[in-house]
Amino acid sequence: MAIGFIKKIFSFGKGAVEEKPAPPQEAPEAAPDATIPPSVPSEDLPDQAREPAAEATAEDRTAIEEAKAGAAEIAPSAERAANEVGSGEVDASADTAADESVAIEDEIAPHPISPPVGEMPGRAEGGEPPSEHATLRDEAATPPSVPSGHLPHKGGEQAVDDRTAQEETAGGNDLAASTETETEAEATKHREPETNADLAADEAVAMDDESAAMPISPPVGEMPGRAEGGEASSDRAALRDDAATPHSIPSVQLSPQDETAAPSLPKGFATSDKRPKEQPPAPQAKVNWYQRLRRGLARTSSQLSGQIASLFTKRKLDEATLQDLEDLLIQADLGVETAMRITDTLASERYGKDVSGEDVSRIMAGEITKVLAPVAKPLELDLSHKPHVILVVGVNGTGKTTTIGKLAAKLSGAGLKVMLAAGDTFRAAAIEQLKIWAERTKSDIVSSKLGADAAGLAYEAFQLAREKKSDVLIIDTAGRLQNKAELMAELEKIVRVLGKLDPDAPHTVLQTLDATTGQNALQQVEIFRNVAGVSGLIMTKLDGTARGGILVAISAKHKLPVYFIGVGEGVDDLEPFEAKDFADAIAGVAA
Ligand SMILES: Nc1nc2c(ncn2[C@@H]2O[C@H](COP(=O)(O)OP(=O)(O)OP(=O)(O)O)[C@@H](O)[C@H]2O)c(=O)[nH]1
Repeated sequence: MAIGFIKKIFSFGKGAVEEKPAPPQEAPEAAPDATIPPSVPSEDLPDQAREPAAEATAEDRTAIEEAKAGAAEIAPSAERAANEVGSGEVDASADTAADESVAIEDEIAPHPISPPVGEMPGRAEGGEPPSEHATLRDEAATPPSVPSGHLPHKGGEQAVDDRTAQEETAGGNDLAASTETETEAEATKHREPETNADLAADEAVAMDDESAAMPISPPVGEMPGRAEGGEASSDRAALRDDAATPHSIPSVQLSPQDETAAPSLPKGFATSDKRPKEQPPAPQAKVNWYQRLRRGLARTSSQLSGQIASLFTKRKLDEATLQDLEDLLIQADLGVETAMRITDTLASERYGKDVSGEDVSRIMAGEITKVLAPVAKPLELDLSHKPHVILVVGVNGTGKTTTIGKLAAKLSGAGLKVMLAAGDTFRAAAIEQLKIWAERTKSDIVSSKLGADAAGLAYEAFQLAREKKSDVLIIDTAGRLQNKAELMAELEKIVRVLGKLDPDAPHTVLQTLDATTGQNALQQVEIFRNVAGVSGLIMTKLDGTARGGILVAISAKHKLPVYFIGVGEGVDDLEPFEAKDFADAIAGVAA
């Protein structure tokens, strides 16, 4: 349980981490792929140029994801530490976790500004002329644009020249005549044939010249290989540089090929878009407690309904059929008494007549409701006691601690002052578990160390709750098998000690029953009732593969109130017990 609860708590940290906006530098990396000036023969440029860039981008993204995942894990452990050592330490570790996470992101985020001279291969003055790959990668990693007047001549310019030479060799005459003095119109004349991408790039240049503000323009001299002589840069270089800059991306998206822009067609034309539309995510159907109850009891009900249906196929109701039905009902844990009630009612209504499986289910639901209705009672709190003491008992793992948490949430949510006592001194995890519930439900908590005397702790908690004027004190106890005499004697002692402070205490003794248990639950109630004076029941895990029939048998035999049912591990998964809902679910009758 503790694990399940802890998971729930830390999803916030994770969510919070997950919600961190993606580093804005990712977009500029992708841009060059889309905007590399295309006049280089297509078989040369894209395969060589894009692949390394794409790899780098994918690696970066992976690194970012990993860093985020790491950060998400750090935060929960910090919070978990909070539960153990107090808030001061938590804050510190949480801060550390946050710092680490920031640090990780800083490391992996692409740097928005060009690295200093010397750190950028092939761009330092006098550096080795880079390969074409390296050149393209460099450009992709250089987010800021530089006005065309500041474009390079040295170092990095070498790369441009290299590529220009290659392009010319490949038969492209497009850039041969591009010089700083050539106008855009003149350049256009030389471009034959001209590609769409050229045009798009030209548009980008034109738009950028007119309106786009340069995000970052490093001063001359800070751009390796671009310092002096920038005036003499070629149009080609200007084009490519613009294309590689973030601000040129919108231009590309606004191109005629942009599928998202709605074209206005002449009269007589219509557009159609056969691409599958993105469907909005279907709303997550929330399974309510009743559906979970039905699901949990489905095994019992479908088994029963199936057997009943086959029993009553083309058969008039006679003595033998009634006997077979009674056996079926007893096997379903409903108990002899309830089984006989059902067969008697059926016989009185339908003896000698045709009977369908639905008839039997309906009568069964009615009779089970009659058995359960008297025990489906609210848990009464006598708030004249300050506190009203609730002792929670039961066999190991039946859900005591979880149920205490759920009860505390309901009570403190209603404005009552609640104190919890960690009387399960056998299990360290149980103490921690209750502390977490106390924190979560804003309840006070009294606990002692592992192995401490549970009765002594209960006594002290009662005194403390009185001093603090708590409305309700809920005492957890260690789980114990009903046949362990020594442990049952300890439980008896707890009750006795509490009675010393108030003869009526404990005012309520709640026993939790695991709905998956079956017949053994009957005996559990029998013994705990005798030893600890159980005054009411809570059946847990009715959302699992429950054998809910046993609750009917217990109710018929012990007539103890059933206050709540547990339908899950969450804080809200405790519902008041409703006889008809439960009976319908077992009989498989629609509500
Ligand atoms: N599905 C489901 N699980 C439950 C429910 N109530 C409790 N549990 C789970 O049952 C397990 C045992 O619950 P605990 O509250 O630790 O039981 P306990 O009786 O205090 O256990 P001990 O201290 O060992 O006796 C945990 O994993 C709980 O999350 C319920 O209504 N539905």
